[in-house]
Amino acid sequence: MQIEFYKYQGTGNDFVMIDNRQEIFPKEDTKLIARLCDRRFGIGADGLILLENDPETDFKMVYYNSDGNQSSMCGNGGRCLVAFAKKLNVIDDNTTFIATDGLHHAAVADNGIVSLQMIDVADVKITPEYVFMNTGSPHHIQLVDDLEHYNVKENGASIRYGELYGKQGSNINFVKKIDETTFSLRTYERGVEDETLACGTGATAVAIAMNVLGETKANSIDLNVEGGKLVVSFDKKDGHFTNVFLKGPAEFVFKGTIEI
Ligand SMILES: N[C@@H](CCC[C@H](N)C(=O)O)C(=O)O
Repeated sequence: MQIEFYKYQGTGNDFVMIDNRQEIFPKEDTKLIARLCDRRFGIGADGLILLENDPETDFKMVYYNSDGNQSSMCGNGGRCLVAFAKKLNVIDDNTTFIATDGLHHAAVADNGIVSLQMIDVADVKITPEYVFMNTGSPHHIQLVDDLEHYNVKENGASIRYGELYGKQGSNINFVKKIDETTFSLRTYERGVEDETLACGTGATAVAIAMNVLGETKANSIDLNVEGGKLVVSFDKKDGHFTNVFLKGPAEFVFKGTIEI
C-alpha cells in the first residue's frame, strides 16, 4: 500500500506527518514507524505524527518517537502539526486540539510562527545538581560549563538510563546562561536516544527551571537551540506556571508517497 506523507521541521526537530482522518495508517506497527523515521532506510525524522479526527476539538495528535513507540507530548511536533492542519485546511489561524496530555490552544501568525499553549506546571523538583519537571514529557535540566563542547549523547544517555529515572527514563537538557533573558540548551531525547536539534517540551522546562532557580526573573525567555530559536512565556503565581506558551517556526519541508 502507498501512503502520502508530509515532512515538517520546527527548529530542526523533524517529523513525518500523516493525515490519518480516514484511519488508513497501521498505528500498531512499531517496526514500520521506526523504519519511516530511519534516516538511511526511510524518510528520516525524530518522530512521526498522525493527524486524526476528534469529536470535540479540531483534531487529535498521536505522537511516536523515532524508535517507533507512541510517547508523551512533543512541543515542536505539536507546533508542526498545527502548521500541517492549516495546510490541509482543517483549521484557519487559531485552533484547539487534543493530545496525550490534554487540550492545547495554538495560533499561526502571518509569518508562519506557531505559538502553542503547553500544560500548566506546578510540580518542580529542585536539587543542587538538577531540576526535574513534566511539561507534557519528563525533563531533567542541569546547568553545565562549556555547553558547546559538552558530550550530550554520552552524558544524556548515562542520566536517562541511570538510577534516577528507571525504566520510564527522561529527556535530558543541558543549559548555559547567556544573559538575563536568554539561555542556550542542548537536549538528549528519550525515544530518539540521541541529541536532537531542538526539543519544545525541553525548552519549556528549561525556561521554567531557570525562573525557579532564580537565574532569570523574566516571564518571556529566549532559548537558543541547535536548530534555531524558541521563545517560552508564562504567568507565575504561588509557584504555579500557567498560560505557558512555546513559540517558534514550524516549516513544511517536502511531501511524498512511500510504499508500506
Ligand atoms: N521533541 C519533543 C519531545 C518528544 C517526546 C520525547 N522524545 C519523549 O518521549 O519524552 C518536543 O519537541 O517536545
